[in-house]
Amino acid sequence: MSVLVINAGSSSLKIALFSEDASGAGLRRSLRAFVDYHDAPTRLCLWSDDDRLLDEQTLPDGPERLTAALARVLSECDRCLAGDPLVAVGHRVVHGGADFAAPVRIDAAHLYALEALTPLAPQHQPHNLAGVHVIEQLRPGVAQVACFDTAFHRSQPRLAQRFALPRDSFDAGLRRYGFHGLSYEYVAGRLAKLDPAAAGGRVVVAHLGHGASLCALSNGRSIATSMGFSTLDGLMMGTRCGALDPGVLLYWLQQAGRTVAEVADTLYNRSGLLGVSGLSDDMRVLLASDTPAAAEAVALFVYRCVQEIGAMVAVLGGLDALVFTGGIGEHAAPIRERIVEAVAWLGLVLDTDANAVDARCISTVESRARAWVIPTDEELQIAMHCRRLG
Ligand SMILES: Nc1ncnc2c1ncn2[C@@H]1O[C@H](COP(=O)(O)OP(=O)(O)O)[C@@H](O)[C@H]1O
Ligand SMILES: CC(=O)OP(=O)(O)O
Ligand SMILES: [Mg+2]
Repeated sequence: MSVLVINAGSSSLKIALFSEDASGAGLRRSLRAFVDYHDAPTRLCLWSDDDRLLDEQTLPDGPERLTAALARVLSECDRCLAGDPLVAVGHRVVHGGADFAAPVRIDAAHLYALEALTPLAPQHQPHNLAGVHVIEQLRPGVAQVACFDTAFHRSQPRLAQRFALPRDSFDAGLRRYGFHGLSYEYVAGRLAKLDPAAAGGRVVVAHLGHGASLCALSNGRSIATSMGFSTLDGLMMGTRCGALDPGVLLYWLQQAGRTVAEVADTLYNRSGLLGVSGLSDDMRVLLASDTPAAAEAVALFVYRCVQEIGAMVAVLGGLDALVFTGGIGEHAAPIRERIVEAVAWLGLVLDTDANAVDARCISTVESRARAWVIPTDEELQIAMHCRRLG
């Protein structure tokens, strides 16, 4: 069986084609495509299974961009599959609300329900669902599967999902949903192989990408997470503010005369690393910059991670392993170093040489708790879900 997976994140589009390995060894990635929205003009890059660059092409701006990217990817899939059918297209859908606790084969009613969640994930949900519509246009009738970022957290205790708001608000859907669940699910599975003792205990996973959140895993299950009702909560992100006193919103709206649209734009698109640095939402640019504002943005990012790791460890009752993933978590050694050093009191000792080369285990043998770098693979996790759905 072959499955095409589409992961539309807030700063990138990641696409992969998976096929069942003939030897029965599992799913094999036979094609990979990537669009980095930081680039101007925006380019689509396609790689083969052995990481050979197959094609690089400039994409048009505007709504045609996704159609152009997917049309090109589908034609490459056909070439790659050489007559074998594409069984399904799996999509990362960021918000599944209270009702979608597991992957589903998408029908019109699902699409209607998922579109209603757009205000809670405006940087993601429209792009995720646009992918479904474009595929339906290009390959009418192909099975399409939605896999949700929120689903992995539905097993959390009710208390962890509750806001201290009036009682009826929970049933009205005002709850902490949590995100990056496909990434946490994948990382939990990998950790179970790399460090089974820790994976069976108390783990904090830091998914630090353009969007960022933490997850507290107890015996592999999510029991708390830093993101909440929308993709704004918790850690400081590329362009999002993270946790914020709601009094700031009231002040802006009631006293400062800002419109709701202006406030939303500030919170989602003009805050976080970009807002504090005044320079960029990209950690690579900030780490290379010598301006005080860039340094302050990086320091605040680290500070917020450290604060929230403390909160996760508090609900876990201790820590056996800290895992870094996501673009920053996987590649930014200086950020990992600063975080691990600030939480050294949890029994973590960083192996600086291992950290400098993005090794898997970055704690020393004497370290009581372990620190890991586990590259996430949301695409593979989605493909596994599609296979399970049959
Ligand atoms: N070598 C690096 N050093 C520091 N940060 C990096 C590096 N590579 C990638 N990043 C950061 O990772 C982010 C992208 O992370 P990713 O998890 O791929 O994001 P998303 O899935 O949200 O689009 C970039 O915005 C950049 O800040
Ligand atoms: C939920 C979220 O923030 O996702 P991403 O990190 O892909 O933007
Ligand atoms: Mg992502």
